[in-house]
Amino acid sequence: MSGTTSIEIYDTTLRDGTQAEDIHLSVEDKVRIALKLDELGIDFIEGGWPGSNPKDVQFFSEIQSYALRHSRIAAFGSTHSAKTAADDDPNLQALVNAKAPVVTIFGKTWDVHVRDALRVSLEKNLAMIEDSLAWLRPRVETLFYDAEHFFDGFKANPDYALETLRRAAAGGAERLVLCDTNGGTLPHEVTEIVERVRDALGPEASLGIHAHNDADVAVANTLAAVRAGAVHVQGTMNGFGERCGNANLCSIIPALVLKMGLGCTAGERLERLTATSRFISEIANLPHNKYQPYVGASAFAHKGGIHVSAVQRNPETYEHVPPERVGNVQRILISELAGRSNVLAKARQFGLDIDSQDPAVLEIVAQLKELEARGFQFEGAEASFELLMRQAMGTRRKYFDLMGFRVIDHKVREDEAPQAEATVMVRVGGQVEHTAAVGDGPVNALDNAIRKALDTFYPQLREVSLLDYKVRVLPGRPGTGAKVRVLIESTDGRDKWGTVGVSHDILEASWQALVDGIRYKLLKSEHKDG
Ligand SMILES: CC(=O)SCCNC(=O)CCNC(=O)[C@H](O)C(C)(C)COP(=O)(O)OP(=O)(O)OC[C@H]1O[C@@H](n2cnc3c(N)ncnc32)[C@H](O)[C@@H]1OP(=O)(O)O
Ligand SMILES: CC(=O)C(=O)O
Repeated sequence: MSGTTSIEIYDTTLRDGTQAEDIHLSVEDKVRIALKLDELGIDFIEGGWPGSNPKDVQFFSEIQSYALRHSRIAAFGSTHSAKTAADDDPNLQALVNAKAPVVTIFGKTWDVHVRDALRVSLEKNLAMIEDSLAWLRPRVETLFYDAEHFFDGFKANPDYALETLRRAAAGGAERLVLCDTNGGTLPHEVTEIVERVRDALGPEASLGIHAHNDADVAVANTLAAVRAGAVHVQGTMNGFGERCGNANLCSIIPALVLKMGLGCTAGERLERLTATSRFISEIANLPHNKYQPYVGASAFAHKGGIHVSAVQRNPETYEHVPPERVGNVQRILISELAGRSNVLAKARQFGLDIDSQDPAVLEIVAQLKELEARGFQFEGAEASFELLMRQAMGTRRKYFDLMGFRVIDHKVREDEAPQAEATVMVRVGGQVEHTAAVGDGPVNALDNAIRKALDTFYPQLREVSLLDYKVRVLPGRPGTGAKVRVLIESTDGRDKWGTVGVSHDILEASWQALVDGIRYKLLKSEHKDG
């Protein structure tokens, strides 16, 4: 295979991706995703099934008003119904009405499906495939055929499976896309079957692959098919799709380009991959999978001290590709598995000037391990870790001292919500401030009271709001006597930062995390002003 071989990338996030549980996209969502995929350089974007629902019809209508730079939109559907001729089939008519430059239809390969799902004869199915494509051929610019269940069909009856492809080609299909619809085929089987198809159909057959991930090998199957001669790859962003999902284009595209020496337009804009992947999760309203290869937040996150030491000397030691090639970044994590290298890397990230031989480095490592053993966790609480580092280095300001707090949760009737009130006493410089505040629950009351107490001294705290508050019960003592870890995410509208607190008392744990959040903001303001 030459280094310049180009592979067509066909994205079906908007069609097969929406067949995933929990994924629902509005027309506006679909348009926004299509525009992003176009920016990435995806060759074909399958927008939906116009014969299925009005929303998909509307998508095909709306997308016509956008001038896409590179991508071509594909409409998806099936061969005509067994009960109608192609000429009278509303599904085929809807595909033409969609006015998409590309139409892809799927047909049955597996005799089990022909018998039990379609309930027609094998010959009738062949006629449905050829007639549907032949009917569409003069009416659309580009025509592809998805051979549903191709691998299962081939294993059961290779001659019949091959005949379905011949009839699709006779009908005018430009690509014959071999689908592993049930996702149970393994890579060595894909290699063998694609090679046999190529031998049987000859070099003029242009083959594609569409793999599902039920055996967790959809990406491997796709790459195996490409090695065996497929030139067209179907998949979805983030692997979204029916059941366990589709082949993940976020892994396939970099593998083709960075590892197999192949070309594709999206490969020329690979540095957009991570942002596109995260954007699509956001629009789908799903958390982005941090463990996703190439594009996940953890894909280049180093935790073990040995790893961190080595990647700083040479990133290749623990990174299979440079993260920036796919628009991702290297991250160094802080945990009980850290060594001096993690601490020094974090110091650089925080802009702290600390020498590798400074005894404070070892003190920080020791404190980190001790605190993690007590239940603290700093991976999501880097602001607390920066404060800890500054304390060890002797450069931390406290800004205020707590003289005490008291929280009252007052419930007077069984059918009424309790009322929470907190009082806080703090000293700022020589001044003592004593304030009270109510809140929606005791933690909120405490948060309100401390902000109120500090308001005249540090008005910049008005910019701060809490984005997230998480409580995790830690293993150890059972039941309500267990320790809890509170993680708080705060923002001032520009930056976000995480802080942590641990205690047997949920209010004390919350207090620690809240106060770290406040002190971090004050530190940030001081540095900005300074
Ligand atoms: C492998 C894949 O992912 S294919 C894509 C699957 N995606 C979807 O199904 C989502 C969109 N689907 C839909 O909106 C609906 O299923 C529709 C509009 C397509 C069809 O709806 P309905 O007519 O109510 O049928 P239903 O959903 O029960 O599907 C079964 C029908 O499809 C027919 N069918 C299935 N595959 C094919 C095919 N390749 N060619 C022709 N007909 C087919 C079956 O024979 C059956 O028809 P019958 O009841 O007349 O025997
Ligand atoms: C066409 C398709 O989505 C499949 O066979 O899985």
